[in-house]
Amino acid sequence: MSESARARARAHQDQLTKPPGSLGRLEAIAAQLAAIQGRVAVEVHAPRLCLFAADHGVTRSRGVSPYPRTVTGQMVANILAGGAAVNALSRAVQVELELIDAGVDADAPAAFEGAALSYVHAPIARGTRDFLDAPAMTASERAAALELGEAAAARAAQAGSTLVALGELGIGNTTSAAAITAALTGRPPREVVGPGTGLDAEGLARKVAVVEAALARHELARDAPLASDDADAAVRVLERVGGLELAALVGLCLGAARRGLAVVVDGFITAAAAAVAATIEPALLGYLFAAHRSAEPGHRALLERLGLRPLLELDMRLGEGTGALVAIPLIRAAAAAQREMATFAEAAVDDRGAVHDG
Ligand SMILES: O=C(O)c1ccc[n+]([C@@H]2O[C@H](COP(=O)([O-])O)[C@@H](O)[C@H]2O)c1
Ligand SMILES: Cc1cc2nc[nH]c2cc1C
Repeated sequence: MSESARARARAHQDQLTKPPGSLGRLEAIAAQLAAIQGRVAVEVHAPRLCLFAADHGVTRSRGVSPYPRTVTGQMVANILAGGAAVNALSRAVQVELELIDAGVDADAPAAFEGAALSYVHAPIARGTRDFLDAPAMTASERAAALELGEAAAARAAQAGSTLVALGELGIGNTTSAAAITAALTGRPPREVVGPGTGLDAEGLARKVAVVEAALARHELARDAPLASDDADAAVRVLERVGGLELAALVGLCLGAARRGLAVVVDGFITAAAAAVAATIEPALLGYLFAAHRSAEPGHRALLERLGLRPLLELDMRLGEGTGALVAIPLIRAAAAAQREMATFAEAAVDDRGAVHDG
């Protein structure tokens, strides 16, 4: 992070042909990009959505999702065919899409054609173990998943991307994200468990009980937040109650920030991954943008822990990176204004108003 580039961006913004501060939060976005990129002339080049998919052991018998786990693999096939929301939105906002199978419980899909995306088939396991019985993943599975995310960051940087967006797909992963949220924030499960894809009241009560039992089983129940830099504890939470797509997203966040790429967080599940990553490496915080606030209640607690204000509030709760996609045009617009606008001096516009205001 370059605090001097951030300060130069702020000073430059006040020279541009507009009343000071009149681009509102777009100015803060552009200043943050300046700090990330180390220059005032910021750009959003070749933005890429990295969408990790995986299955969850807790879906085998616990009744935590209204959908069967087979939907994860079926949706992977739908994305490969170009028919999911993420395909339509990535086309609409012109963002590259990379789909990575981090652990879906399905056979490798047949060769695909037509959809404009890249696909990486690298399942670490056929989903996690049921975290009511055992840790969701072994230490070596966790390490492999982090590495998968790291490799996605390396590919994005290699392709010239200056921004990556986080996406996920995995039936049952709101249960995992809720357990992570409770373990990191110290909030009781009943406050951070939500309906996910659409559980009814009875299902919701069952899901709260599952998260409570998982936290007790792994000795993760707490009534105070985890220290903001307790990396070992965050890794333990990830291993015990996380998911392979969540662990890969942690690796992506860390790898992207290390390479100086901006990171756009999508909904509840990606925010849980970002919160784990930021506890492992607090310097990540300066690289994060929160695209939106999902309807899932635990998302609010995570954004508070991360100190992030969402750009949008659209009552979305789909996942796949769809909320991140709709926010990318705002970030692009913020960069364009800072990079392309004329100054008062260049345009010979009288800036006395700015002098009085300043
Ligand atoms: O992004 C969100 O905030 C969000 C909220 C609710 C559900 N989802 C998506 O729905 C799936 C998980 O929901 P569930 O009910 O099976 O736990 C998973 O594929 C997520 O992408 C995503
Ligand atoms: C249909 C469907 C699409 C999804 N996309 C992300 N999570 C999802 C869950 C379901 C059930």
